[in-house]
Amino acid sequence: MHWLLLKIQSTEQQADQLSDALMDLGALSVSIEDAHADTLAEQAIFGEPGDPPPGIWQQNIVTAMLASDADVPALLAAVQAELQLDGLKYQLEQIEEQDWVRATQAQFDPIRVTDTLWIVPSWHQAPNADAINIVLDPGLAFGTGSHPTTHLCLSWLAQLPADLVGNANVLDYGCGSGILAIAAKKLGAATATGVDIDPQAVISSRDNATNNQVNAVFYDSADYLHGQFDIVVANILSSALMVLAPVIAQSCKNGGKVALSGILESQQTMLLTHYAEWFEMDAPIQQEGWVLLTGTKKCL
Ligand SMILES: C[S@@+](CC[C@H](N)C(=O)[O-])C[C@H]1O[C@@H](n2cnc3c(N)ncnc32)[C@H](O)[C@@H]1O
Repeated sequence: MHWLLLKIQSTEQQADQLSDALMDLGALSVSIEDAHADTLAEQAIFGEPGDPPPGIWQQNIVTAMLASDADVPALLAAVQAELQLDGLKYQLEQIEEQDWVRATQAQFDPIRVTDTLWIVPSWHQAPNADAINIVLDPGLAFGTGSHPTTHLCLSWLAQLPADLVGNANVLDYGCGSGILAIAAKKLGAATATGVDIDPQAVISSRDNATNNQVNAVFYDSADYLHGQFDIVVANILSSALMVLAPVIAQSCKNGGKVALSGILESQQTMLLTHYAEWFEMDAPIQQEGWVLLTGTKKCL
């Protein structure tokens, strides 16, 4: 029994589309690696004399796990036709059954948020033992730290003044894996609360908090929320952020901070205008086409 591991070189802009196309065409799983994180590994895979240096167009590696009988040439042709790409650079590897765990784990490296905040899969040594290390394995809920929307929230939390996050009551609205609530608590928050409409996310969040020896509470409905919070972080899609704006505003104390993520550049003006009803909004922070909007709750 074996699988095929297909690694395709991609620009950052095309990686998501490529990933979607591979899943549509029957890939068993797909992951996107930010090749900035490990340009040496990338060169080892794709580098050839005369190639442009990494970082110019070799931005991402999209890795797909395929069934052993997958028709790879047909799949590549279909991907190229769908995305109107020419000459994809790829590498194909056969993975034996006993290598499955290793192959999957090899796709997830520690993620540096700041020098002092890292997300570390449980099978890795922490690169900086003195840092705040959140132990998190990819699971059923969104939020490993690799996605720009999560990364933006984590960086923002990590860079808040210590006297602001310290002793704050933090709400993670749309907690997924619980990563933001766990980070907030590890950064010194007095309390961390998460809420998610997906019951599996709540289970994952509780498990992850336990694994990190963090005391945080997670609910599957906002109905359980009482009182107001000093900091509200919500990494949900912009359509949900639009609908939830009054609830998010109501959950935040006057003078409290909000961080909104999951927003594309093209959507930021709509969100900024809407949230300006309740918050003094800051300049947007951008990463890879995604935008983080932050603000301070007005005393209305
Ligand atoms: C993009 S994930 C974010 C997970 C994590 N907070 C992070 O930053 O990586 C969005 C999460 O919001 C949840 N969600 C979507 N709509 C929601 C709603 N109306 N109320 C609460 N949670 C919601 C989803 O189930 C999902 O787990």
